[in-house]
Amino acid sequence: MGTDYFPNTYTGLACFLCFFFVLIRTWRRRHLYYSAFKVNGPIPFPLIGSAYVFFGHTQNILESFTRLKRKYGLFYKLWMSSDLYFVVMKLDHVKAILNNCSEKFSTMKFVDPVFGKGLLTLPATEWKIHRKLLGGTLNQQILNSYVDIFANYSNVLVEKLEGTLDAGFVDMFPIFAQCMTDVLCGTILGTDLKVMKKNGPDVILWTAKLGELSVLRIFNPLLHPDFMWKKSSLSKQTNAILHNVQRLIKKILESKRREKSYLKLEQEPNLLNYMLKLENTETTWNEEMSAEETQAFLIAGADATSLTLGYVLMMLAMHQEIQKQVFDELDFVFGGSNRNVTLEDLHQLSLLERVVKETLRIFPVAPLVGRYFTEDLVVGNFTFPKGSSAFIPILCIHRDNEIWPNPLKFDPDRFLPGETAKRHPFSFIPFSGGPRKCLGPTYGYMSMKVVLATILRHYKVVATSYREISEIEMKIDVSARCVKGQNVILHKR
Ligand code: HEM
Repeated sequence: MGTDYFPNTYTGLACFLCFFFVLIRTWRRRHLYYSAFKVNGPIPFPLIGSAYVFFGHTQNILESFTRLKRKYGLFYKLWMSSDLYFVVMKLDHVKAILNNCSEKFSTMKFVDPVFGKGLLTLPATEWKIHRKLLGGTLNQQILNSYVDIFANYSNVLVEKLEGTLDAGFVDMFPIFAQCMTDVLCGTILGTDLKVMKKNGPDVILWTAKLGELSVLRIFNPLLHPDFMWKKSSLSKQTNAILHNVQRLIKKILESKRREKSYLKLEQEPNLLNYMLKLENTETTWNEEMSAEETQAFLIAGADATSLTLGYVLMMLAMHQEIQKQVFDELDFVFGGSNRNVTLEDLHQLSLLERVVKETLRIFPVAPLVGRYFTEDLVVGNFTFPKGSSAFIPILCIHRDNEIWPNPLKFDPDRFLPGETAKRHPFSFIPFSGGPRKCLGPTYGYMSMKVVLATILRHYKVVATSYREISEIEMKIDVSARCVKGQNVILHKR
C-alpha cells in the first residue's frame, strides 16, 4: 500500500497541475474563443486543430481553400494547431485588415529560406525601417531608366525562343525564369549574370522547390517546432538548395563591394548600390541585411513576373481573337519595326496591359497573403481579436462570381477604366494592399509589357496543352504554379 501511495499522489498532482495550466491558458485566451465561437469553420482536433483540411500535396492547399469557401462562404475560421486564423474574403474586411495591420503571421518565418529575412518576411518593427530606407529604390524615375535594359534582355529571349520552335509543347516557366533573373539582376543589382546565354544558374527553379518545402511546413503544424523540422528530410533538402542561393548572392555582393560600385550610385541608381552605400553611411545597416534584401527582391520579383508571363501566353493561346487584337495594337505602335520598346510605347500598349491584368486576376501568382493582429481590430460588428491571424486568399476573391461575373471567362475589357471604377478597390489585389503591399507593381507591369511587346512581334502562340481555364490545375508553394507546366507552342509570325 505504501509503495502505491506516492505514485498516485504524484500522478494526481501532475493531473491537477495540467488541469490548472489548461484552465489558466483557456482563461487568458478567452477573447480568442469568444470571437471564434461566432464564426463557422471546420471542426478542430487536439494538436493539429483543423489543419487536416490541408494535409497532402501542395496542390491540395488551393483546392481546400476553394472547397472551404463553397462550404463556409466568404468568412470562416481555421484552427491551425492552437493558433486561430480567420479566412477573410469580404472586401470591406480585407480592406480594413490590409490597411491597418502590418505584422505578418508567425508562420511567415517558415518562408525565410525562400525570400531571406527581408522586407517580405520581416517583423513589422524592422520592416518599417527597411521599407522607409528601400522604398525609393523602385521610384518612377529609376524605373524609366530601366526600360532599355528590359528591352535588351527581351531581345536575348527572342533568340533563345528560336530554339524552341520545333520542339512541340514547351514549358515556358523555366525560360521566363532565366529571362527575368537576368532582368532583375541587370536592373536592381546592376549585374549581368547572362543566365539565358549560359543556361543557368536557375535561381528561380531552386526557389520554386524551396517554396514548396516551406509551404508544406506552414500547413503541417507537426513540423512547426524547430526540433521536428530539423529531423525531417524536408529540412535537409531546404538547406542544400539554400546554400546555392546564398553562395550566388554572396558572390554578386562581394564583387560589387570590391568595385566600390556604390560610388557610382548617381549614374547607376539601383537597389544594390544603394544598400552598399547604406553599409557605409548607416550604422544600423550591415552586410547581412544587404544579402537578405537582395534575396527578397530578386526572388519576389523574378518568380512572380516569370510565372505571370507564362500564364499570359497560355491565355493568348486559348483566346486567339484577343491575341489578334494585341498584334493589331503592336503593329499600330511599332509599325512592323523590331526596334527596342521605349517608355512612350509602354503608355500606348493599353490592351496589352489589360491582358496582363486579366491574367493576374485569374492567376494571381501570389494567391494568399496573411496578417497577424497585434491589437483588436473592429470591422463592422465583428472584432478580430489580438493574437489571431487572417488569411486572405486572393485567388478565391479574384474568382468569386459575385465580384467577377463568369469568373473563368478571360475578358481584358473588365479593366477598361469605366469598368474598374464600378468595382470595390480591393476586388483586384494581385499585389495585395495597404502599407505592406508589393513594392514592385510598376516594375512588374513595365518589365512584363516590354518582354511581351518584344516577343509577340516575333512569335505567335498557336496552342497550349489545356483546352480551357478550368482544366488548369494549380499548386501553391509561395506562388501559384501549374501542376502540369505552362505549356505552349510558338510559331514565327
Ligand atoms: C507579377 C508581379 C508581382 C506580383 C503578383 C507580386 C505580388 C506581391 C505580393 C502579393 C506581395 C505580398 C504583400 C503582402 O504580404 O501583403 C508582394 C510583396 C513584395 N514584392 Fe511583389 N509582386 C510582383 C512583382 C514584384 C517585383 C517585380 C518586385 C521587385 C522588383 C517585387 C518586390 C516585392 C517586395 C520587396 C515585397 C515585400 C513588400 C513589403 O513587405 O514591404 N514584387 N508582392
